[in-house]
Amino acid sequence: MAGFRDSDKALFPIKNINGILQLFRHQLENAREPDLALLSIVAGIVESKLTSRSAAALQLCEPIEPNSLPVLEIHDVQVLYEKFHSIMKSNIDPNKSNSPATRDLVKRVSDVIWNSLTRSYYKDKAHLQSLYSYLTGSKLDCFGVAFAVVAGCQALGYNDVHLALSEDHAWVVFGEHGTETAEVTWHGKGNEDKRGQEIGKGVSSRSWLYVNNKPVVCTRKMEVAALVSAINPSLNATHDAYEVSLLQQELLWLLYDLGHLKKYPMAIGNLGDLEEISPKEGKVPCKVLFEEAIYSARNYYNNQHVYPYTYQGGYFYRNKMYKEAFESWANASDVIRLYNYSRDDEEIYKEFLEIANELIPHIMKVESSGFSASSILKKPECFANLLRFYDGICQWEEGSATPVLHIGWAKPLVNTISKFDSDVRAQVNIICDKLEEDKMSKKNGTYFNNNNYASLNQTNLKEKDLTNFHPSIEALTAACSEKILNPEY
Ligand SMILES: FC(F)(F)Cc1cc2c(N3CCN(c4nnc(C(F)(F)F)s4)CC3)ncnc2s1
Repeated sequence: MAGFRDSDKALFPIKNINGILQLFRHQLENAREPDLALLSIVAGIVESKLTSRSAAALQLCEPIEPNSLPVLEIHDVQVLYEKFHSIMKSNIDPNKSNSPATRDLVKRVSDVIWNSLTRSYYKDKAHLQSLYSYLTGSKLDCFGVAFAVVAGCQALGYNDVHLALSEDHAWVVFGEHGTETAEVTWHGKGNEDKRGQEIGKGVSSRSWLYVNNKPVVCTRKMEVAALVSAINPSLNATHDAYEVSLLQQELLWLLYDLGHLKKYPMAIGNLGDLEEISPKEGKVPCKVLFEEAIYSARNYYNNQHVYPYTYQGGYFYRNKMYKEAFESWANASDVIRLYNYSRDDEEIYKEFLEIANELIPHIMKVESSGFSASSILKKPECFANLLRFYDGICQWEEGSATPVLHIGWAKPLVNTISKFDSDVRAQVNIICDKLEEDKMSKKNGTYFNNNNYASLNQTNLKEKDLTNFHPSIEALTAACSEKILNPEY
C-alpha cells in the first residue's frame, strides 16, 4: 500500500522547490509504490499558489527570493488527502482480498469521480488536471479524470489499474494480466463519453486517437511522470510562472535520471521544450532529448506516434534549421499516412494544418527573399522531404471516412512546390519500385517501406515514375516534370 508515511511527513513544512523534489524523490526511490493522490495534491497546491491571480499580482509588486515557494504545511495536504480517501472509501469497499480489479469496479470508481464534478464548466481551462483541482473545485479536465480514477483505485488497494495514454486521450488497463482496457473519461467536444467500454476494436482503432493500440501503458512511476508532465506553469496566455516551470523541469530530470521516462516519448519532449528555454548545466542538450523521444517511440511504440517528430520539427523551426525541420515533418507525415482520419483526430489535424499552412509558408517567405547558394530552395532533399510530407497527408486521407484536404491546403502547397527551380526538382529521383499491392496497402497496417521515397541522384523526374504518390501530388509533380521535360514550357 502507498500512503502518507511518517518519513514523508518529516519533510514538511516545505519552503522551496528542493523540498518538493525531496518528497518526490523519497516517494519514487522507496520500495513501496509512490502515492499518486499525495503527489498530485502537492503538485496541484504549488501550481495553484504560484499561478493564481493573487500570485500574479504578488509577482508583479514584490520579487520573492529565488526558488522560494509559499510555505507548504502538512495540514494543507493532509486535509485534502483524507478527503480523497473518504470520498473513495465511502462509495466503494477497499480491496481487502488484494484481487485484480473488475470492469464493474473501474466503472464505479469512474462514476464516483464523474458524478462529483461540477455540472458544467469550461473543460479546456488550465490547472484542472490535479486532485487539488478536483478536491477544492470539483473540476477536472479529460486527463485529470483518468488520472483521478487511477489514483482512486490505488487508494482502494487495486494496484493492477494503470493509466494508458495516447497522444490525445487517456484510459485505463487492469486485470490479472493488465490486458483489460476501459474508457473512464470523455474525449473532445460534443462526443458522448464511452466510459466503461473497452477500447475500440472497430474503426476507431484505426484513428490516430488510439495510436493503433500502441499507447503508453504506465507503471506507477510513469503515472508520476504523467502528473508532472501535466503540471501547467501558465500564469496567463503569454506568461509562465517561472518557479512552476523550474519545478516541472527539475521533477522531469529526477524522473529521467531514474529511468522512468524511457518509454514515455511525450514526457521526454516536454523536458526538451523546457531545456530549450533554460538549459540545465551538465544535462544532455534538448536536441538530444528530442532524438531520444523519437528512439523511444520507434523502439517501444512501433513508430506509431506523431508528436516526437513534431517536437523535433518545432525545435528545428524555432532555431532556423529549416532543412532539418522538413525532414522531421516528413517523418511525422510517414507516421500519419497509415492512419485513417476520423473526427476524433482534430488535434493532430490542427498540428499538420499549422505546419503546412503557417510554418512552411513562413520558411518559404524568408528563404525566397535571400539568394544565398545555401538556401533550402537549392537543396533537392528539401524538395523531396516536402513531397514526402504532403504525400503522407494525402495518404492519410485515402480510405478515410472524413476528408482531410480542402482548397485551403492547395494554395500554400502549390506556392511552396513552385518555389523550387526545375534544375533543383530534376535532382530528385522518385523511385517507386513496384511493390505488390498488398505490401503497399495501409489497410493491413503494413508499414510503408521507406525506400519508395525520393532518393537523390542526377536522373530526371520522370512522369511514369510518379505512380505511388497521391493523385493530387502526382498532378502537381507531373505539372512540374512537364516543366522539366520541356524546359521551354
Ligand atoms: F492524456 C491526454 F489525453 F492528455 C493525452 C496526453 C497528452 C500528453 C502530453 N502532452 C500532449 C502533447 N503535447 C505537445 N506539446 N508540443 C507538441 C509538439 F507539437 F510540439 F509535438 S505535442 C504537450 C504534452 N504530455 C505528456 N503526457 C500526455 S498524455
